[in-house]
Amino acid sequence: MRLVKFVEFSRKIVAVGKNYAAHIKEMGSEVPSKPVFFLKPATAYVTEGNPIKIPKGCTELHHEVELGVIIGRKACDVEEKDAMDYVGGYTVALDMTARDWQLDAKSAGLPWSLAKGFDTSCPVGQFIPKEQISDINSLPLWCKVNGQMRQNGNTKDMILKVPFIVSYASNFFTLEPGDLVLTGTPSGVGQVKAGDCIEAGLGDIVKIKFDVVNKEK
Ligand SMILES: O=C([O-])CC(=O)C(=O)O
Ligand SMILES: [Mg+2]
Repeated sequence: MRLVKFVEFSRKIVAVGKNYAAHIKEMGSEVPSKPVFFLKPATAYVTEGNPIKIPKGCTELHHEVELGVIIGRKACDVEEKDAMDYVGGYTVALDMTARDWQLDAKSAGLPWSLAKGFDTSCPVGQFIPKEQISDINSLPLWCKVNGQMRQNGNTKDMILKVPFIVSYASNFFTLEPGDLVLTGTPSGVGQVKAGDCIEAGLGDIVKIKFDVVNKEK
C-alpha cells in the first residue's frame, strides 16, 4: 500500500456527525437512527502556519476537534471486517462550524454546506501512519482555546467505530487514497473569535495550533 503523505491535501473530506452522546446532548439533539454524513470540499483544508478565517457574515464560529482517518487505498463497498485494510493513517482535525448558519439550515431543512464547508473549515495536522497508534479506540482527543481546555474527550466514546464508518461511507462515496474521514466531535464545542489561538491533539501523538482571524476579502 502506498501511504499517502498528508501534505497532499487535495482530496475530499467525508464527515460523520453526531457520533458522541455528550455532544449530541449539548446540541439538544437526539441519537440519529442512521449515520449522519456530510462533505467538505478540498478547499476547506488549512495547514499549520496559516490561519483559520472566520467567513464573512458568520457570527458564531465553533471548534469541533475530531479524529481524522486518512484513506490509504481505494475503498468501494468494503465490508466492515476488511475496512481497516483501507486505512493508511490518522491525524487530528478541526471540523470548524459556522454554528449560526448551521442552526438556520437545520431549522429550514436545508444543507449544511456553507456552515461546514467554507475555506479553512478543516484545519489538519500531520499524517500518522496507522502502525504508530496501538489502539485507535482509546485515544484522548482534546482542544484548548487560548490555553484553556474546552474539549477533553476520548475516542472510546465514539458511537460508530472507525471500521464501521469507513465501510458504511464506502457504500456511497468511493473513498480514495488521501481522502480524510472525520469521525465526529466529543462535547465541549464552543465559539472562537478573531485573535484566539486553538490548539488540539490526539493525546500527545499529534498536535496542531492555529490562529483565528476574520476573513478580509
Ligand atoms: O455539527 C454537528 O454537531 C455535527 C458534527 O459535525 C459532529 O457531531 O461532529
Ligand atoms: Mg463535526
